[in-house]
Amino acid sequence: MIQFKNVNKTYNKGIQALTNFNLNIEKGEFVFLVGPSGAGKSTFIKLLLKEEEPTEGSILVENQDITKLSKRKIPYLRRNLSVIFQDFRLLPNKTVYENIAFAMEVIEASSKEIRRQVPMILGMVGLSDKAKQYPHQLSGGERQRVSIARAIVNNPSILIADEPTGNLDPETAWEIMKVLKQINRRGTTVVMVTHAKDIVDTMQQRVVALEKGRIVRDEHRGAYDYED
Ligand SMILES: Nc1ncnc2c1ncn2[C@@H]1O[C@H](COP(=O)(O)OP(=O)(O)OP(=O)(O)O)[C@@H](O)[C@H]1O
Repeated sequence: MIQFKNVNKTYNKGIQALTNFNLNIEKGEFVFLVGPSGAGKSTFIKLLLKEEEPTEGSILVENQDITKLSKRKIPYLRRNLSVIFQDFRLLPNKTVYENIAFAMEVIEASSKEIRRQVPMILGMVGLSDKAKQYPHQLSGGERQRVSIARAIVNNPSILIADEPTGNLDPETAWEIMKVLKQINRRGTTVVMVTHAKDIVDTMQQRVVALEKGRIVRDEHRGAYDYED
């Protein structure tokens, strides 16, 4: 599903962000990516999203080498590989419904499909009664659920979550984790970058730990094991 093969990433100033990086993530896995600040986690995500290119090596998403993908084809990659962020990134002038519908309009879904799919996804993330609200009228947890709904509305095979609970209190963070686990159970591969020790330790999923651009630990049912 996701394969990094001998990837090296050196930024302009000679900073080596990833070194001999090899990682395989199978379809349907739930993987935590952990490590101290500067370890290379964001670089990993940027390479996957093709926001950065590796200096060496290949990156396969569903058996396709994305380093060889032309700029024109990036929108197709993004359909398969969706991302949510710590700061939600919702469109402030659109309602909850419109924020999600917009993600479908971008890929030219029919209005019939949109009318069917958006309420279904809103139900799934528990926000059916908030469809007409604007982002500023929602709590942090609700905003993150909207961003999850938007990310999965086009049925991506992979969901990347970049510190999705970073702005949330512990209780709300757990609600978000339940939603992510539910999405994973439906077959979506989830890769989550996090500094949330409690969550990693409790969830008992695969943990890939990075330090200075290298994988130092890769455990099934792993723990966080860092003092932040
Ligand atoms: N655009 C860039 N230009 C130069 N160096 C960069 C750039 N982006 C990241 N780096 C460097 O690459 C290394 C890895 O950074 P990266 O952002 O991937 O770490 P991270 O694990 O995501 O950290 P954090 O947990 O703080 O987000 C760091 O030394 C960082 O300073």
